[in-house]
Amino acid sequence: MILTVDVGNTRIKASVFEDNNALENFIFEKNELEKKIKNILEKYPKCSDLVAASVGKIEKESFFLFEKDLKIHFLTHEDIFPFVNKYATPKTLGIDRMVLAAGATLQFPKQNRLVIDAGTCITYDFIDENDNYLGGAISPGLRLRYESLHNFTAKLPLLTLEDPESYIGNSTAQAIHSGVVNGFVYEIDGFIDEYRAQFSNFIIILTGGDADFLAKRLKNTIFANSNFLLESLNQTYQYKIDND
Ligand SMILES: Nc1ncnc2c1ncn2[C@@H]1O[C@H](COP(=O)(O)OP(=O)(O)OP(=O)(O)O)[C@@H](O)[C@H]1O
Ligand SMILES: CC(C)(CO)[C@@H](O)C(=O)NCCC(=O)O
Ligand SMILES: [K+]
Repeated sequence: MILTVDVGNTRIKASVFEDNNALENFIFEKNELEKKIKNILEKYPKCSDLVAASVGKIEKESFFLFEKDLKIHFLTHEDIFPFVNKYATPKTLGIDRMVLAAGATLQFPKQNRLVIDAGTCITYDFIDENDNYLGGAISPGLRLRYESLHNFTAKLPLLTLEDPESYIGNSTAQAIHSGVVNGFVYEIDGFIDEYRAQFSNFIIILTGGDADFLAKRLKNTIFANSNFLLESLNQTYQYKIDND
């Protein structure tokens, strides 16, 4: 069994895999890390490896406390990935984006793939049918948009996610919900249309904390897989073991 851990910008997500099946998923805060990992390992003592990818601020030492129980591996840019990285600054490409691109490459061979991760940030990653990672985009995620409007103005309240009544918001609250939610949806539909204009065929993988919310509201029909990053982490690790 393999314990995969995704340290995001906001939260931590983990999943226990037996072969390619996720047995159980966990979401927790950064300050709960040690306690939660301990609980998971008590529940699944057959975990032989822990593989982690982190874009967040985290003490790696917290993981190495468990070194006596299982093998710990932190993915880095030095690991082996199944695509050719064409990013002009490959060393600064987020490790989460590298893992998503690896998962897309391994799960959907020989086709163009667009991965959209709607988390703290929205990231877009495109890997072509020849397994070249081309790049994509980074923009603020849903919650970040609500928070930024409040944090960087004097008058705008901090609202929680709500479906706008119309694109013509007729109050401060409705104007914010329209700007944030419609802006988010229009952005993603717009990007997908742009990729369609250039690439006749590609599959779209939608993941991240807002994936389910988003999938229902897009003009383009896409199925969400909120576990895609953890699945990809498991596959990237298998790939590393097979090819090292
Ligand atoms: N309890 C929660 N805390 C934070 N975000 C939440 C929560 N529940 C739902 N969300 C939604 O999930 C989004 C954040 O996604 P996610 O949880 O994937 O981010 P993350 O843990 O920071 O990971 P990453 O850095 O990989 O994006 C927010 O925009 C928010 O709308
Ligand atoms: C964009 C985020 C914050 C998304 O989690 C992460 O992938 C990251 O820190 N990336 C580094 C910059 C880049 O990917 O080019
Ligand atoms: K993200």
